[in-house]
Amino acid sequence: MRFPVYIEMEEKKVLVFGGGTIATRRIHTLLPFGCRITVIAPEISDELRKETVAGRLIWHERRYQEGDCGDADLVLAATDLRQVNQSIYREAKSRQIPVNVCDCKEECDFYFPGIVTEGGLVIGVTANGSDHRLAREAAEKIRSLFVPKESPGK
Ligand SMILES: C[C@@]1(CC(=O)O)C2=NC(=C\c3[nH]c(c(CCC(=O)O)c3CC(=O)O)Cc3[nH]c(c(CC(=O)O)c3CCC(=O)O)/C=C3\N/C(=C\2)[C@@H](CCC(=O)O)[C@]3(C)CC(=O)O)/[C@H]1CCC(=O)O
Ligand SMILES: NC(=O)c1ccc[n+]([C@@H]2O[C@H](COP(=O)([O-])OP(=O)(O)OC[C@H]3O[C@@H](n4cnc5c(N)ncnc54)[C@H](O)[C@@H]3O)[C@@H](O)[C@H]2O)c1
Repeated sequence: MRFPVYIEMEEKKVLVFGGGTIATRRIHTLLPFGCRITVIAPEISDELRKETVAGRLIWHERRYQEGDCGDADLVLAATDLRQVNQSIYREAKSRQIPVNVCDCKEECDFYFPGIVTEGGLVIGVTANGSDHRLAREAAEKIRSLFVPKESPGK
């Protein structure tokens, strides 16, 4: 079972490989926490292009190369290629940088939780890697608890 740890993300260097569906979802989750995000990918989603134009992240338009992990504080491997994700995993491990690998839970130093931020609370939900749908549904149920009640007379 994994233990939830709430770490300071302000000014941390987060390096994301891949700019597709999963990277986009995770970057949107991370941005409000104040970290500095760099994306390395030959292609990125339109949403990430907007964040790049707005100066909220840096994009290097190319494929992963050995040595990229450099001085990152946290690495997310989110490409759609197993071999590439595994190479990123190996490099991050050799540099002792905590790494998340989106297509292989065994290679994750940390899991990405479903996150709910409401009313001063930060709630992270995990199913310990055993049921991604359950984690998503639980996070949605928790979010629904915070939907403002309709004011009387409406
Ligand atoms: C919580 C959430 C956060 C987020 O991603 O933001 C999250 N997965 C979510 C959804 C989701 N993920 C997948 C589906 C399709 C399922 C289906 O179709 O059956 C759906 C459902 C959907 O998208 O609806 C596929 C999938 N996921 C992983 C693998 C690889 C593997 O298991 O080895 C594969 C197979 C890939 C493939 O087949 O190639 C791995 C992981 N996914 C995790 C987190 C980590 C802990 C999970 C846990 O707590 O159990 C973990 C272990 C590691 C990590 O990546 O951190 C987010 C919901 C949040 C929200 O919506 O609020
Ligand atoms: N953990 C999860 O919650 C979860 C959920 C669904 C899928 N997945 C897994 O995530 C992986 C990615 O899914 P997706 O939907 O984001 O894919 P996608 O096709 O939308 O995006 C892939 C991204 O990887 C980039 N890329 C390809 N080769 C690269 C390289 N050599 N270096 C850097 N970037 C490179 C592409 O340019 C693109 O931006 C899938 O393989 C799937 O197995 C994980």
